[in-house]
Amino acid sequence: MLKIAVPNKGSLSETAAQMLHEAGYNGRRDPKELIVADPRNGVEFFYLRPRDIATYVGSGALDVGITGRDLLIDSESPAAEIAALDFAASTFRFAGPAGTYTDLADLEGKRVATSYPGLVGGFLAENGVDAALIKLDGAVESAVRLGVADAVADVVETGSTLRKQGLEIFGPVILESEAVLVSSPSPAAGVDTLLRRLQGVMVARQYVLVDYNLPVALLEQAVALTPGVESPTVSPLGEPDWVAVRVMIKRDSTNHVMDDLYELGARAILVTSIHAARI
Ligand SMILES: Nc1ncnc2c1ncn2[C@@H]1O[C@H](COP(=O)(O)OP(=O)(O)OP(=O)(O)O)[C@@H](O)[C@H]1O
Ligand SMILES: O=P(O)(O)OC[C@H]1O[C@H](OP(=O)(O)OP(=O)(O)O)[C@H](O)[C@@H]1O
Ligand SMILES: [Mg+2]
Repeated sequence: MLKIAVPNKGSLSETAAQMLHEAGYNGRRDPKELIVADPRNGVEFFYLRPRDIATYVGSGALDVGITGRDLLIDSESPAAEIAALDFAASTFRFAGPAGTYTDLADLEGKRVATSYPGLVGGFLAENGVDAALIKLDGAVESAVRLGVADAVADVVETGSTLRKQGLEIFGPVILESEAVLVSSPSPAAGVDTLLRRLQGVMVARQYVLVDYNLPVALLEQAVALTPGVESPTVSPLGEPDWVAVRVMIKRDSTNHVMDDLYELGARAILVTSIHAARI
C-alpha cells in the first residue's frame, strides 16, 4: 500500500483533502482521525503537521506527501519534489520597517525573525550575509514591533499582514512557493497512479471543453485560436462545408476565446466543465 502524508491542519489541509477526494480517494471523515486506510485504491493516508511531512517522507517511513515547497526546503530532508499542485502559491520574502532597508546586504549583523530558519539561513549563507536568526513559531510579523528582531523573513501572499505591522518587503525573492507532492528516495509502487490522478484534477480545474460549428474554410484560423492541448477534434456536420470542433481551452480564457471564435464566424459555441481527466 502506498503511504501518503496529508496536512492535518493549516493553510494546505483543506485544498489537499479536496484534491484527493476529487481524485477518487476516500480520506478521513472525522478531523480527529490520524491514519485512514483506503484499500480499494491501494493507499493509506497519514494526517500530519505540514511542517513534519518532508521529514517523514525523506526518512522513507512514508512514500509520498503533500506539503509546501518552502517547508520542504526548510526541513533539509532528502524528500524530492515531484510535482507542483497548483494551490497555496506564495512568495517568501524579507521585510523590515518601511523605509529602513533596501537590499540584502543591509541585513549584515542584524536579527531576522522567521519560522523557517533552514530556508532563510541557507539563503543568507549562499549570499554571504551574516545575520542572527530568531526562530519563532508564527506571527513573525510582530517580532519587529516587539523588539525581538530588526527584520523578518516570512510567507507573503497578499502582503496585508506585513502592511498592517508597518513592514515593507525588500531584497531578493527568497523562494516562490506553492503546494507540492514530495516523494521518498525509494517509494513503493503506485506513485505514478496518484500523480496521474492529481494531474487529472488540476486539468479539470484549469480547463473547460468548448464545442463549436464552423465553415471549414475558417478551420485553420480557428485552430490557431484554439490549438488545444494536443490538437482539436474536427468532425463532419450534416451541412456540407461546415465542421464541428471540440477542444480544451484554459478556463480563465473562456469568454475571450468565445468572443474571438464568434467574430471569426463560429456558431453554436458551447462550453462544458471537465469532471475528470487523464491527459
Ligand atoms: N497566506 C498564505 N497563502 C499561501 N500559502 C500559505 C499562506 N500561509 C501559509 N501558507 C503555506 O502553508 C504552508 C504552511 O503550513 P502551516 O500549516 O504552517 O500553515 P499555516 O496557515 O501557517 O498554519 P498555522 O499557522 O495555522 O499553523 C507553507 O507551505 C506556506 O507557504
Ligand atoms: O501576505 P498575506 O496574505 O497577509 O499572508 C501571509 C501570512 O499568512 C500566513 O500567516 P498565518 O495566518 O498562517 O499565521 P502564522 O504566521 O502564525 O503562521 C503567513 O505566515 C503570513 O503571516
Ligand atoms: Mg501560518
